[in-house]
Amino acid sequence: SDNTVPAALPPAPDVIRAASAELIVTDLAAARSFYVDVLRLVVTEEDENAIYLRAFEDYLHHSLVLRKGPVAACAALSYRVRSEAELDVAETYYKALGVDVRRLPAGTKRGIGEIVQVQDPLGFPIEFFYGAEHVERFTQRYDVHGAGAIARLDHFNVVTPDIPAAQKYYEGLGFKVSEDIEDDEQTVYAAWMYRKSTVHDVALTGGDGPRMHHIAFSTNERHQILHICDQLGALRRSDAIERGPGRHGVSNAFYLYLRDPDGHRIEIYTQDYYTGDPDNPVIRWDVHDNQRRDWWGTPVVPSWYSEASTVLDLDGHPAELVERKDSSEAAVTIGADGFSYTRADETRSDGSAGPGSGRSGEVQGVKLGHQV
Ligand SMILES: O=C1C=CC(S(=O)(=O)O)=CC1(O)O
Ligand SMILES: [Ca+2]
Ligand SMILES: [Fe+2]
Repeated sequence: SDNTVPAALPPAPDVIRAASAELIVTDLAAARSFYVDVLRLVVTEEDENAIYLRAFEDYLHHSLVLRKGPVAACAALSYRVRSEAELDVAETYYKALGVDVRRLPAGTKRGIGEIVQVQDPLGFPIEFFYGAEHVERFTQRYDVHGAGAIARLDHFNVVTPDIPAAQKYYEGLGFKVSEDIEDDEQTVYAAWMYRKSTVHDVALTGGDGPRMHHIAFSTNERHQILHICDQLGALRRSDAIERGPGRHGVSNAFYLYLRDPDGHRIEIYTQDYYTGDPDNPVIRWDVHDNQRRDWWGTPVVPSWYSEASTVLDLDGHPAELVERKDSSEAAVTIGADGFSYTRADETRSDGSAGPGSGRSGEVQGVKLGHQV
């Protein structure tokens, strides 16, 4: 089929928010121990092949499905649309884009109504749904929350080679950019885009893709994130902590990145900011600013840049990877941020004079990391 974007596309579906994800796990019991015993997500339903989980403020059937399978992968990223009628709009839109589009009857996925499933132009398995079974919302069930209570699913982060092209595709879906990371040669390394009024429903991370970088759940307060760290220490599972806790530059959220037993990355995230007004200002970060990914200048561990989950096509086969052609962020910042600059007006991490540094040669304002 002809994959060039036709001149006049039909209307795009009205996406409300990132709503749920489906992860293939190779050991369902080990995954259950991580997501239920440690993270205390609520089991809505489960059988020998799959577990349907939700966070405390979710009232739809689930926001995460763990499905047993031979190879760890991401099988679906699901967006909720504003009404059932938007499913026809989604089907027409994606057929016009010339990609694989399928319609799954209600109940194909437990607790969810009819689904339009696509392998989008970036190669990701995306689902659109509206209908879903309502279940008890545990917002004030403080008797079961525990100290690390996770409130809701917040966003997806996906790895894709061409950020401007991915941004254009998501703008076509009505998403807007809140922040991005670029350099003075106009290379774009990452972008954050939203439909709901927070920093993002989807983050685009430059790299070989399609791969799923992480699924993020949010807590309402920072102390819940700190409890999860302390709890993992007490369980002698500190190896599940990949990056953080810390304060993001982009999004200003307090964060923690965990790796589940299959290596899927889960972010726990809290307190980003409101983006709902039409003139919400876009924040653009310089790739050499080592406060962009961690506001305190803490280096980013190399695995955070290099590792991500395989995604499946609609037949369950690993999607073919496309190599990133633009420069890689980890490379241009000399390892993983330990040697970038902390003040824009001083010398760059590669020794070149930063804007207005007035100094050449000596590298000023660099927080010496030891990640290379
Ligand atoms: O959700 C996010 C918000 C900010 C960041 S960054 O590390 O601050 O760029 C990463 C992230 O995409 O996971
Ligand atoms: Ca660096
Ligand atoms: Fe994130």
